[in-house]
Amino acid sequence: MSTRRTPDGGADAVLVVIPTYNERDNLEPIVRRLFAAVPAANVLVVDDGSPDGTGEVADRLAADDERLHVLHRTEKAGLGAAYVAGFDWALARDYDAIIEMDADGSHSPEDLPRLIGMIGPDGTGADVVLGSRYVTGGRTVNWPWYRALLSRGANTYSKLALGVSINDITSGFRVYRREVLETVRLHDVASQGYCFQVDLAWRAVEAGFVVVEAPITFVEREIGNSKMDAEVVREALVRVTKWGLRRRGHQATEALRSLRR
Ligand SMILES: Nc1nc2c(ncn2[C@@H]2O[C@H](COP(=O)(O)OP(=O)(O)O[C@H]3O[C@H](CO)[C@@H](O)[C@H](O)[C@@H]3O)[C@@H](O)[C@H]2O)c(=O)[nH]1
Repeated sequence: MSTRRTPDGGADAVLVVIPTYNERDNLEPIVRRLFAAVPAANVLVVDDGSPDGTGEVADRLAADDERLHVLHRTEKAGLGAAYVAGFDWALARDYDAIIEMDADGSHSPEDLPRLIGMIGPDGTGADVVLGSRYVTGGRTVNWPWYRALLSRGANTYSKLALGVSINDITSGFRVYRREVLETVRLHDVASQGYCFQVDLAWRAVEAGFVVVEAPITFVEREIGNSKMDAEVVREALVRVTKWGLRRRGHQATEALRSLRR
């Protein structure tokens, strides 16, 4: 059981889950920045057997800092599966707020005190805080035009299909109150790629949790490569379409029922 600490933000014990696949040169700088920004946080690196030795870098850092933990998985099984494993690890311990953050520097750890503060007792009453590129004050830096287009398209499509008013539902920088992850039936989540982000945010909305967006600046990585590929896009398209059709089916059934009454 980890020690409960009180970070600068609003929630008590905080865990930042960082999934990694081939992030050897990114990991140490991001972990250092993170502990400088939120010294009381714990970090869990979930590495999928990165061939470039990211797991060994994580182990070396963990040996020097008891706030850092490492979960080694044997093979690359997707972002969604890595996060579910990390969340299971967190829920078996005493964390009140659980955070998703990329390893590559796209997300600024310096934003975390503000994001964490929003879910605390003195915060906005949010259950989930999404770091958003698409609200006033949010932006992207150095993102290739085709990634920006894909991201805008994915968000617009998800918004229309799911009927949610979230602008950046694909964001991978977010804070969950523990109760959200305990409620959303993590083990039913089949999404493996980045549509995991849409899946979880939508589950939180459907379960009645308060999901808010806070502006962030998303900075394109300088080292290494994105793991986004055609399969990630295909999976998101298929799943979001299916959820949207199911939602419309439910709406139609409800409308028919109320006509019969
Ligand atoms: N363990 C593990 N980690 C993974 C895997 N795939 C990706 N990661 C890790 O997940 C993080 C995000 O992956 P990137 O490949 O860098 O993502 P991106 O293309 O920059 O996409 C970002 O923006 C998307 C929204 O536009 C987000 O949906 C996504 O989560 C991410 O924040 C990185 O730390 C990366 O190492 C995997 O299969 N396993």
